[in-house]
Amino acid sequence: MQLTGEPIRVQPLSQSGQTRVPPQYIQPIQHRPVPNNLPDSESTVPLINLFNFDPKRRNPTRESIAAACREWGAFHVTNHGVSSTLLDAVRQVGLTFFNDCPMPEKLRYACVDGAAASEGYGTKMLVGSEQEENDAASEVLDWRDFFDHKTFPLSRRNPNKWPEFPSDYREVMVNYSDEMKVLAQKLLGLISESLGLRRSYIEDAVGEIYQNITVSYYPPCPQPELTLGLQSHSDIGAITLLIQDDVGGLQVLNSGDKWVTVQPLSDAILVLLADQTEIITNGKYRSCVHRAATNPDRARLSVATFHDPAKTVRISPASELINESSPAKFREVVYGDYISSWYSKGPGGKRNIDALLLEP
Ligand SMILES: O=C(O)CCC(=O)C(=O)O
Ligand SMILES: [Fe+2]
Repeated sequence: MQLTGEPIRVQPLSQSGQTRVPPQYIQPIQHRPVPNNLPDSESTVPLINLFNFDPKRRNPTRESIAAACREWGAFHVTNHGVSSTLLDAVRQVGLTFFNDCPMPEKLRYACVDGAAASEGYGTKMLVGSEQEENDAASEVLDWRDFFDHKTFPLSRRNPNKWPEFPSDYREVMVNYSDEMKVLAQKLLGLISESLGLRRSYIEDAVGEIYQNITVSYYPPCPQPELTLGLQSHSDIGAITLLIQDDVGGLQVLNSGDKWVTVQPLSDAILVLLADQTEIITNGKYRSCVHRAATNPDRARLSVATFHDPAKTVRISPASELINESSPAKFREVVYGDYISSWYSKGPGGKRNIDALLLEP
């Protein structure tokens, strides 16, 4: 739902030079970001060097992955096999589209108003009556514009729906999508093995991978202390691979109560476990709750690549991880129902997955 008949995007709002944000963007006090310092070495997501993942050194890598998944639900990977040239190219085409493409051209790709997960150029539009009225945070708008791409299975991929400006946008996005899928499969294999499951376990449970890529653009915000670029949430699918520029603003929730800024690392890729992985691992690994803060000086760009099941797939805890001392924590869910609940209730922290707990 939009606020008026005209398409609203945050970027022109930011460029209008207003010193105060419109009230729809002001977060309730308990959700406002406290000014945060750069992470110290003890409180930042772990970094895992996949170069070490040769057959002889597999165990230490698996152990670091297990610890990162248990403690953070998130970790950076380096030596992941994706060239820094491609990572830079994706950031560059994204930034060029948002910074330099004229608005009428951008609006040729506008998302369908109010449609769930529609592809294209948009901003947060689901407000008010479409979400639960008691969740004040969900009704507040994010200080973010985005471009969403449907990229896998190939039957969903239609680059003609993506920007033609800059001219290499579509080609770069196709290459990036292909490489992210390969990396996601490799990581799901490592994550499965780190729990003693066969390498293909999580991928088999997820089935054919549905991949979406969202380029998020957070314009400078005159009142960063009152706003969020993206409200607190965990991603709903299986695994998200995220890159960001050097501006910084992504924060992950650690130990349930501490927001920690994720240091921007230009060559590393951030791995975020999402809700279906938490269900499959019977809660041994948690999905990562995260949000994006804004800043007054520089626009920020991130590219998130989501890997999800098909809507018809039933997701449940792995029977190998269930026994008397570790009973099933979640009931089975059809992924499409999980998505519907997300869109009707809003992200609301971890509320959607909590609804599946067998003993809340
Ligand atoms: O901009 C970011 O760093 C976070 C993006 C994100 O969490 C998402 O698109 O789900
Ligand atoms: Fe996210």
